[in-house]
Amino acid sequence: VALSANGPVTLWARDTSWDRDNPRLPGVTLPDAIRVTDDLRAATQADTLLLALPAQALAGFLADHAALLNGRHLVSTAKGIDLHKLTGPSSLLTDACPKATVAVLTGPSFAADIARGLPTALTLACANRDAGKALQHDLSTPVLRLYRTTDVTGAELGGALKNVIAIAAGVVIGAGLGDSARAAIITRGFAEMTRLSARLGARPETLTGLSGLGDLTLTCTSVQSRNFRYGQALGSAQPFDAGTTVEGAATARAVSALAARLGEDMPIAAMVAALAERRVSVENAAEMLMTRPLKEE
Ligand SMILES: NC(=O)C1=CN([C@@H]2O[C@H](COP(=O)(O)OP(=O)(O)OC[C@H]3O[C@@H](n4cnc5c(N)ncnc54)[C@H](OP(=O)(O)O)[C@@H]3O)[C@@H](O)[C@H]2O)C=CC1
Ligand SMILES: O=C(CO)COP(=O)(O)O
Repeated sequence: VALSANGPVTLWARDTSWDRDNPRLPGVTLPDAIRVTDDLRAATQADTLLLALPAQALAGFLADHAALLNGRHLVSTAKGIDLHKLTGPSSLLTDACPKATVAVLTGPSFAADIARGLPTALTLACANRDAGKALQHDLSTPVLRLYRTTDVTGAELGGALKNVIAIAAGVVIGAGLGDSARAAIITRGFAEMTRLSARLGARPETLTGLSGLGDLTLTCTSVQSRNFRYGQALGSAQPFDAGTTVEGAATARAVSALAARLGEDMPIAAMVAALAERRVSVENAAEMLMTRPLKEE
């Protein structure tokens, strides 16, 4: 919707029976500049393709369709770590489409806000500096402001990891543990995010930018966030719609596996994985985090 301000856009989906009112974006009728199609071959004629799939669906989609995407500029919006390969979307894309230019679009941005034309700032990460500059130019609009980085690892890890911490923040609020505890979870969660990201080669300034701290702040403080709301439901023992995409649940498991492999301590991520799998109660999780050995900050 935002990019159609710059010119014609083709939107592909496997099911287009909703015509111009996609139930996944309620209240928004797609502008005429958007052509909706279920023909992937036609949609992949464009040079630049944005892949807006959930992280756990991306590998399967690529296994089926990589040939149509190879050689293009591929921009992933997915915020998660693949459970089986334990990598972010950029590696999945590079492995499946070695001739493509791969980029990641991430940062604090609720789809509903962007579609309403509200001002939003994002991070466009591309290892190829010139291609990144061209994409930054093509994908920015007067209300969608893209900052550029070559640190793809840092940008995609920030987006993936903040979802895990947002679930933890939601649990805290849902369980009535208070705003002070939420601030502690956000801060100690950010410490986990920066530790793991640095270990995987990310630059510290990427984590303190829009794609890290920026998105962490948004997602841990807004009930618009599905990850936060899922955490709230866990914390208050309420049901949660299984059809809603909650990237942080699978990513918490992926992060725990990755951290174990690297020998990194990620207690909040491990606790979110345990809570999502119902291996621990909220009361026990809080107690276990609070009674860990005392340490330096
Ligand atoms: N929503 C938001 O505010 C933001 C989301 N993101 C990230 O973008 C990614 C996508 O999120 P979002 O759009 O909200 O997720 P949704 O679950 O709302 O929508 C996902 C879309 O992907 C389609 N899809 C899922 N699996 C497949 C598949 N195997 N093949 C083809 N299409 C598939 C779905 O199709 P169908 O409808 O047919 O099921 C749907 O159109 C996530 O990683 C999310 O974290 C990033 C920034 C903001
Ligand atoms: O990534 C997002 C905002 O930047 C969307 O967050 P949720 O997936 O938690 O709704």
